[in-house]
Amino acid sequence: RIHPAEDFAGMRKAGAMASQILDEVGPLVQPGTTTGVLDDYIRNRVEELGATSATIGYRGYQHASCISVNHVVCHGIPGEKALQNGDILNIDVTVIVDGWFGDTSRMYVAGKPSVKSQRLIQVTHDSLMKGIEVVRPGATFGDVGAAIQTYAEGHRMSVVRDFCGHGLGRVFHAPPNVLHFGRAGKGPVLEEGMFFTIEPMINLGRPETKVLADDWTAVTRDRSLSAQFEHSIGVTANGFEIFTPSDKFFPVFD
Ligand SMILES: CCc1ccsc1-c1ccc(O)c(O)c1
Ligand SMILES: [Mn+2]
Ligand SMILES: [Mn+2]
Ligand SMILES: [Mn+2]
Repeated sequence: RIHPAEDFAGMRKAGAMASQILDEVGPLVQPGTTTGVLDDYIRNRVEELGATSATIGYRGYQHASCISVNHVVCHGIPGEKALQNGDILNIDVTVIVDGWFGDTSRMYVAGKPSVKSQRLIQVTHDSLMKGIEVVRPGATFGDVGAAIQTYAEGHRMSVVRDFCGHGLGRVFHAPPNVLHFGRAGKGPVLEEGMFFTIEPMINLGRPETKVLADDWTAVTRDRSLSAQFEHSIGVTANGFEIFTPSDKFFPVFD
């Protein structure tokens, strides 16, 4: 879909709320806390803020967030498992505000990260930003994918191919599929008024994934660590707007 200028305001509000919730849950991420407790907090905040969770009831999913720990690539189900010191985790939240969808995720660390996990998180964050920086009318989705892939593989990490970003707006998922790898100049052309997510998953080891028996949880086949960051983006006349901004988006390691 190509959106008129006035649609940006609705995306801005939904995106800001999703980001705010991820800002607020940060202090709760501690060794000993369970991912279910984090999800309960997020569910309550969505309600308090007068928004709707996009994930509760979506394709039978029953939680307000996906929480993907260590070698879980994405779609981790919140539960009774307590976080351990050094665990890295992605928390992914999508909210609906006045019909508009805000979809964002970022990495957190319980306690102290290892040097390797710190590097993985930094490279994953920076690969998302490299992809966003090429967004402008006339660029292609292959440019976006190539920017992410070149950066991540240049740091000897791998790009997950089995899951991609997506169009969004007044729906959760719409075309195009936004690939996190590709060839510059290839793929659909970006146009002003397009809204989509970019949500690269980067592995320390091989790119291959598999889904567990719960039919949701995706893990690395080689059990290597995996990280992900996601923003909702709009294409503007001369570039992009990040609808899910935050000054706390990247975990600061003291
Ligand atoms: C629980 C949400 C869900 C269910 C099937 S795919 C999916 C999902 C999770 C995170 C996302 O960013 C997304 O776009 C979709
Ligand atoms: Mn998401
Ligand atoms: Mn998404
Ligand atoms: Mn992970």
